[in-house]
Amino acid sequence: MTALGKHFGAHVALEALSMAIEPGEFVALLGPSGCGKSTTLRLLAGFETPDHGEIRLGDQVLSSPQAQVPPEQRRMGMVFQSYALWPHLSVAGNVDYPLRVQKVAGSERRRRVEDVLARVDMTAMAGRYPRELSGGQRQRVALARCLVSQPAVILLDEPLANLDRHLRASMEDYFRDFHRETVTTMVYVTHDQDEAMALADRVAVMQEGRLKQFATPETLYHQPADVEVARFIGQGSVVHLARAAAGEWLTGSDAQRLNEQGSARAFVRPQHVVLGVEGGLPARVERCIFRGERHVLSLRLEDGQSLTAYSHTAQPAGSHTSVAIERLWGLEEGHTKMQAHRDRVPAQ
Ligand SMILES: Nc1ncnc2c1ncn2[C@@H]1O[C@H](COP(=O)(O)OP(=O)(O)OP(=O)(O)O)[C@@H](O)[C@H]1O
Repeated sequence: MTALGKHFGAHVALEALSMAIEPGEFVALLGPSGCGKSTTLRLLAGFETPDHGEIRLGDQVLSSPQAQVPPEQRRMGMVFQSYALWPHLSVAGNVDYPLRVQKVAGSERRRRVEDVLARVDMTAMAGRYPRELSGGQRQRVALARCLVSQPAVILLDEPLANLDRHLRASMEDYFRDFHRETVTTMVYVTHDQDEAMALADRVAVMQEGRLKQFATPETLYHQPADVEVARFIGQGSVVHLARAAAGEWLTGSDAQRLNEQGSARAFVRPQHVVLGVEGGLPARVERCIFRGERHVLSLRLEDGQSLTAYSHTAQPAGSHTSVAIERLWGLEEGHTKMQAHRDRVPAQ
């Protein structure tokens, strides 16, 4: 898609969004509520018309100011958060429905319905009705109904949002395995960064109708384009320095630069804050929250800056420690400059 724009009345939902998705790629659109993820998906599906810009699938132009290919001719299947199953049709009836609409012959329909039900492990439940299924099973039926039309691209709009945590995890595995086996191009909308990072080959981070960064989960995590992406992807703290740092190792006297507060911002992941370092920066524990495998500490440095750190042991609120920062990611400079400093980053 190129320079895609969409407004609703005075509200700009999307602003010049450009993105190239490779065939067979699993892409997640990630961002807070209202950033334009669903609008992007609906534009791809053809349910909305862009104000400007172009959508292509291979060599075919699907959307341009001159022409709009209707949704049913786009070779895209969509899976909705609400499943959108017909309550009066059985599992098999729901999956068969698009083929009936397309007037596919009876024997061919039966074969394809059986095939996709087997693929989503729902053969045994073919005769059940949606109300007799769990959320995860309904979602698999919705996926089967989408697959039966053999789409080139599958669009998924927060497909796991209505499921409990346990079921989400198993459906995540399911989607991942499904993608690995079929290598279908998938565009997956979510506001959950863990889900996006766990599933996607590349993640498009969106904010207020704009694309902030489109990169692999590893790149987003280690080399966020700016402070918003950094904050959105995993935990961490922004520290202000007198001069910009870029993926640097701050130990001993170097760390004192944190005391020379300035306008240059750098990002610190909690796992790069080392506690109890002799000669480190004095810090006070403000909060210590037990999160199962570790404690998450909110620290306050002497100059008032705050840092998040991890600890294997509980550190009582009010206690004192001294910290060193193993690694900082500079957020003020351009990416090129940051890349140039990468050889100075110690191995993780
Ligand atoms: N049909 C519409 N009419 C008016 N405004 C709309 C319409 N559809 C979306 N919007 C607005 O456009 C913006 C982007 O909406 P969109 O649904 O794409 O966001 P989203 O990132 O998918 O959010 P969520 O995660 O909450 O679904 C929002 O401010 C929304 O209110």
